Amino acid sequence: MDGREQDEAQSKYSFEDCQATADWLLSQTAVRPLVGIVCGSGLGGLADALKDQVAFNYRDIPNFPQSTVHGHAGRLVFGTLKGRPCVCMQGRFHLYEGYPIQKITMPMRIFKLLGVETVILTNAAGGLNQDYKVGDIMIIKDHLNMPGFAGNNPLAGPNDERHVYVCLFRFGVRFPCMSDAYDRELQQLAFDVGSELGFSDFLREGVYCVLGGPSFETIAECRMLHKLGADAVGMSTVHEVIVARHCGMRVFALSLITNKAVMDYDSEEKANHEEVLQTGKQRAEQLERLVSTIVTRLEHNNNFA
Ligand SMILES: O=P(O)(O)O[C@H]1O[C@H](CO)[C@@H](O)[C@H]1O
Ligand SMILES: Nc1nc2[nH]cnc2c(=O)[nH]1
Repeated sequence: MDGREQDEAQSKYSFEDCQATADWLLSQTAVRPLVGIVCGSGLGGLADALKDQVAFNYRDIPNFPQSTVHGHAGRLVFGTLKGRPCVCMQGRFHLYEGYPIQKITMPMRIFKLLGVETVILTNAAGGLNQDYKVGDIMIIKDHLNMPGFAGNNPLAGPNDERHVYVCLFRFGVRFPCMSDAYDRELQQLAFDVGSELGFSDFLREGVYCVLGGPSFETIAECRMLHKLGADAVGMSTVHEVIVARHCGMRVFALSLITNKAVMDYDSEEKANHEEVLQTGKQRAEQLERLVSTIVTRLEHNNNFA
């Protein structure tokens, strides 16, 4: 995008648009969520764990993008998890759907305006780390932002400083730090909860790499990403993390390793979305228990219970 296109993209998803969407949602439900959850491909069942649900189809929410990918239902679900007020995106947006990067990350700013303090993101990813097995859950400790290297960052464009003055908070500073993107206490909490639930055998930690997609990687690309330090590869999450951190929310993210990245020219394996969704189904219950138990250990203002 050139400068003019970036300005246009930014102005289409402005603070006022986000505020209008948040106000509309707040007028439709009494739930005041402190936790925001994003469901990855085939992982939308997480939202079903919410009690006293108030759900909106994305098409009915002002300014909201539409889900176009199989395995992403396209519903925003409000409710409670063991009494904790939550909002859950049953379906996210990806660069390859053709949306500007500001649009796919707009829900993070809406989360912030709804009062969310902690964001929990899930995704389906290909395993690059040779020790990983299909069905492993990787707690994300860091990321490689490949579209970002090419200048496609959700924070590119004007950083509207008016937010400092018109709100009690602002979306964020021009140059946000990313070395603390993934909250270390929440990572430890996830390991503790995973161990209590008996999940240690399939719980890992690692580095997630985002690519633009929608084509899966070549063998040479997988080898390169692995050499660069990535343990898993996908097409989402990182843009949302950047925007969530920019506006000061705490972030926890995990990848379900739905398939092994093909690293070998003798391999007969081929990455495909059906396998991704199938693995999601197989681990759905454990993933839901892990996330909901983590949520129940969060206190308001991001303290732990
Ligand atoms: O990252 P999520 O939304 O889980 O989806 C992942 O699964 C799809 C590929 O099967 C891609 O969209 C990839 O990013
Ligand atoms: N880019 C990418 N995304 C995925 N999502 C689930 N599996 C994969 C994969 O192997 N590669």
